Amino acid sequence: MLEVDHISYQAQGRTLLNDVSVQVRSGAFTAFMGANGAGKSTLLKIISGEVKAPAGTISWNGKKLGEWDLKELAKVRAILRQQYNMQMPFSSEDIIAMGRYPHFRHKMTSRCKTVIKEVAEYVGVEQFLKRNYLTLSGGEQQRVQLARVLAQVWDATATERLILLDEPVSALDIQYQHQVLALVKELTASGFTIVAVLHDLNLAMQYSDDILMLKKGNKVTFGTKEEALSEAHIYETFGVEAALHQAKGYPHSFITICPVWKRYHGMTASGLQ
Ligand SMILES: Nc1ncnc2c1ncn2[C@@H]1O[C@H](COP(=O)(O)OP(=O)(O)OP(=O)(O)O)[C@@H](O)[C@H]1O
Repeated sequence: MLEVDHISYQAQGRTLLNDVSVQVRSGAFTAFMGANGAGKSTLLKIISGEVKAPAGTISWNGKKLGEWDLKELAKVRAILRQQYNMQMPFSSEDIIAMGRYPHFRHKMTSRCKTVIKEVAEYVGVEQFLKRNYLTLSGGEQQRVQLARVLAQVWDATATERLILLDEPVSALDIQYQHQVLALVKELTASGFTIVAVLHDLNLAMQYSDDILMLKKGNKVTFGTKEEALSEAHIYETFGVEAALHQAKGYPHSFITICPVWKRYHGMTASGLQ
């Protein structure tokens, strides 16, 4: 289990996170949601250890972050950041190989080479392995980075693996948004614990298990996606009126946002149902 225990964080006199606690279930896909600037990336950076919170603790599988040997932690926990500013003309294979750095000393092992191939095939980027990473489209680069993340934790036992994804589908077209999230969801079936920052309410409803909603650094709610994505929580978190719709044959509901112009014409969100 990933435990976020009473995390608070300030920067430049502003409170970015205020006493946030959640217990992320192992083997679940948990989405962090909230408006721009709500504190989602900051919380993810604190969970990854990139940023140190002055108050509160983060524990993974019963051990506080500070107690982990960093090399061991790197073999079980990997992070996909929001942006990568690459300048060097590395091949995609080189980028994925970076995920294997915690696993070898001087020379890549044959196991590393096998893993690179496996994850590239798994994410569907094997055709880019020899390509200069800088020549890939934004979406292709994002998928190569996802393969790098998987390469890092590929050898860990199922229940040890924690993957943190900051907006993993932000640069992807609609087909790849679904492909990548379906793949991420599939990973949970083999024991991976996934925490991902997502913006799209319907993608979160379709693929995540649990959702943390943040507003201005405060927890609005944390629970199953059905509990979290209520019309009241969506209004409280984003300030927009939403309506939930059930579609025949689908296991989850769909969310539509009531556009402002409809309200001018006397139509409310529930009026759309
Ligand atoms: N080092 C810092 N100093 C001052 N303010 C910061 C710092 N880091 C982040 N912030 C501010 O903290 C707030 C939360 O940032 P964060 O990146 O966590 O938001 P977010 O919820 O991930 O937003 P987005 O959806 O736009 O990516 C933002 O207003 C940001 O400008």
